Amino acid sequence: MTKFADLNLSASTLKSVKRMGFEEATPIQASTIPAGLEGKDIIGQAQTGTGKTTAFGIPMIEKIDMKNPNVQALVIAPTRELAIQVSEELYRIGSDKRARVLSVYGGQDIQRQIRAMKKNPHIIVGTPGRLLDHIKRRTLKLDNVETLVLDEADEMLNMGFIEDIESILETVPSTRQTLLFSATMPDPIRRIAERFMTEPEVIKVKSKEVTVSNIEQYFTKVTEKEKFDVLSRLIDVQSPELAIVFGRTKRRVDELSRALSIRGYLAEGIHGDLSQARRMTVLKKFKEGRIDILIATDVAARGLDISGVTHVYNFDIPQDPESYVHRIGRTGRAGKKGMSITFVTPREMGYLRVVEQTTKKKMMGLKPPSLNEAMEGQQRLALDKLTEAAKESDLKDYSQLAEEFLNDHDPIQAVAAAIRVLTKEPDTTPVEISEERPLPSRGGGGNRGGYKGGSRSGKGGGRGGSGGPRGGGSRGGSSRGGDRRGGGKPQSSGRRKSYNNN
Ligand SMILES: Nc1ncnc2c1ncn2[C@@H]1O[C@H](COP(=O)(O)OP(=O)(O)OP(=O)(O)O)[C@@H](O)[C@H]1O
Ligand SMILES: [Mg+2]
Repeated sequence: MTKFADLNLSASTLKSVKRMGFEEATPIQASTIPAGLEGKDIIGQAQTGTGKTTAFGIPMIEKIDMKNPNVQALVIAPTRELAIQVSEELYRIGSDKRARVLSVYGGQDIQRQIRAMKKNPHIIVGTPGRLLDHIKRRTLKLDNVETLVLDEADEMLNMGFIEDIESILETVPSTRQTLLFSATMPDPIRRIAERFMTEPEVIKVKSKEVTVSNIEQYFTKVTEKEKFDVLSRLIDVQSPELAIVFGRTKRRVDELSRALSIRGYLAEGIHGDLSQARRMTVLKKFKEGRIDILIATDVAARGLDISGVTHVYNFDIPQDPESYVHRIGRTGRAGKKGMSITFVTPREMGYLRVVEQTTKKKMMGLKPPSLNEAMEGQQRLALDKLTEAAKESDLKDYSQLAEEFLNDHDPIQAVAAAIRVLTKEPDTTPVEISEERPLPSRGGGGNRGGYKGGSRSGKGGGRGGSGGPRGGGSRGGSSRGGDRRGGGKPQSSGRRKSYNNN
């Protein structure tokens, strides 16, 4: 195990890292930081949630010359949310050094960004479209850039950003150090990376599996029509602390968030057609636990680091295995435990096998819970609430009434009534979910889908950088739901039930 103190870092960086609560470097950090400090170009691949941001962030910040007021480092990220998140992490790493970090992305007032540019940031984190916009307006000069990072490079390729990235790279001195990071590294991106880089060192954290072992991976076989009821029941039984539900299309995300709200869950969705302000609000609510279910398209959730996500539900199995890896990687981060459940329609079983071939890990079968089991899950949740309340010493004001009640009632009857009142019964209000066409059927073997075309139009997310705000961001009744579902959160995973066929 490598400690940050053994990595020859400056006192200011060490201090910041310590304040962030990091002591030991993760494996990708332990190997990337020294190579990065030597100035090497690096292709870094490591599992989701293993600290790649800090792996490139530390050498980048160490290199910043505080006497030089120019932009010295540039990070390109596929989405706005990711640009913000990465800039926040870089800001924390550079806070004792007082390095100035600015994020720029589409959907935010460009004049405001131009004013911020005038304050001489050392590091810019941005989405491709908006970065190009600034370059063309000459509000961003990159001739002093010494470090360039491509985060989630494969996703930028998927989103058709590659030409934008090429144009940006043309304005950055070729003597720069280039670092490229992702959890998955499909061949096309490797080739492109190598074209832009000089003798890159490939740092791949050795592991048999592409996904981290702290995520329990399940699949459940369902028909398209059953999906929504199965999802509700799973949520009732598993009572996730925070959950992300992935849908294949923007329409799917909208319909799911509406339907979950109607059934009383605190759920909202994000995708690329919503305004930037809306996306930020939803994410903030999710991070603060004011909603506990986030419904998202693939792209909208790329790289997102939200602590406390205990469950990922793939309402629709993703077409490409890389997507799967990134989706389930929103849980089980920084060593925490997580669970993923992938819904597969009978026709899509071939895709499941392709995913398993890529991850080199078999998913376990999970029998969809019955209505009774969902009910039982909710009763247990009610009991948890009761147990929690019973621990409080401050129940004096209630004891008089309790005693009177117990004089007239059998104690078991009394407690049963309390549980019943607290139990939120599984809601079966009919909801409307349009049928999504299943993925074209395919055999178990063959090539890995998804990376043949340059762009993936129609998939959620949209281009993060270019242009102004997208869409209106209004969407019918998403947060209509009542109180926080069940209230009390499961205290341990011990009461989590699994329906394992195997
Ligand atoms: N050395 C460390 N010790 C403890 N926690 C860490 C360490 N390094 C990073 N973290 C935390 O781990 C979490 C995941 O880090 P990060 O987002 O950089 O992962 P990632 O590898 O980029 O994942 P993804 O592939 O999903 O983008 C963050 O909350 C980060 O603050
Ligand atoms: Mg990342």
